Amino acid sequence: MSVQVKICGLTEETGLAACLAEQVDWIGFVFFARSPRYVTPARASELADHFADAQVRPGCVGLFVEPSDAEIAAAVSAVPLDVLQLYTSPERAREIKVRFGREVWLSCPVSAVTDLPDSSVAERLVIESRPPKDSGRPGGNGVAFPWALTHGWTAPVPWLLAGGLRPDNVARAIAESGASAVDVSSGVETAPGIKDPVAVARFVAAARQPVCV
Ligand SMILES: O=C(O)c1ccccc1N[C@@H]1O[C@H](COP(=O)(O)O)[C@@H](O)[C@H]1O
Repeated sequence: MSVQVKICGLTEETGLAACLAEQVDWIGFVFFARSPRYVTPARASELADHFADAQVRPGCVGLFVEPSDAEIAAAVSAVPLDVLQLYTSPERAREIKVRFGREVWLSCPVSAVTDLPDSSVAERLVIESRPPKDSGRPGGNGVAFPWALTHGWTAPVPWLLAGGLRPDNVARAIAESGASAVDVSSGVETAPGIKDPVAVARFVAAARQPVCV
């Protein structure tokens, strides 16, 4: 089965069109106001209208950082979100899952094998690098972790590899980590939130045809 791809942090039509053309598995909207990729629910709704009538459409992921219920409610009432991707504790993720009845993905920052969980309240985990100290946001920093950390890990649920992926390193990242799904934001951009259609196409092609190492 080919590796699944999520492109995160869409803010404008050209990037979205590239994702639709490449038939990516998921696109993500960032509902975290301190991100340069932040979109309001109204803007995400406008963008999602472009694939509302499509027969085959990507899964629509809303990304939240320590959200209040009100923030999530505003997003899910405006945007057809299939998945809530959360940066929060497992306890809060469980609460959100029950309250909103949506698929939940939980971010899991790692820097050592011991950080890899053996259980999960979420349907998927996003295994990613820890943010630099001065970043101001927990993801979208273009920083990778040593991919071999996850090699041979028995994951409790399906997972995505994220952090510092680019068209020129994603095949190696998949081979070294054993990931079957990948998530990228800054590695396919010309500026934060502005996806480069050529980079999106190169990333998807490389992810779906990984090399062996
Ligand atoms: O993209 C953001 O601005 C962002 C903000 C807050 C939390 C997460 C964010 N992005 C996610 O971070 C990872 C890796 O991003 P990158 O490829 O290294 O730029 C990915 O899951 C994004 O969805």
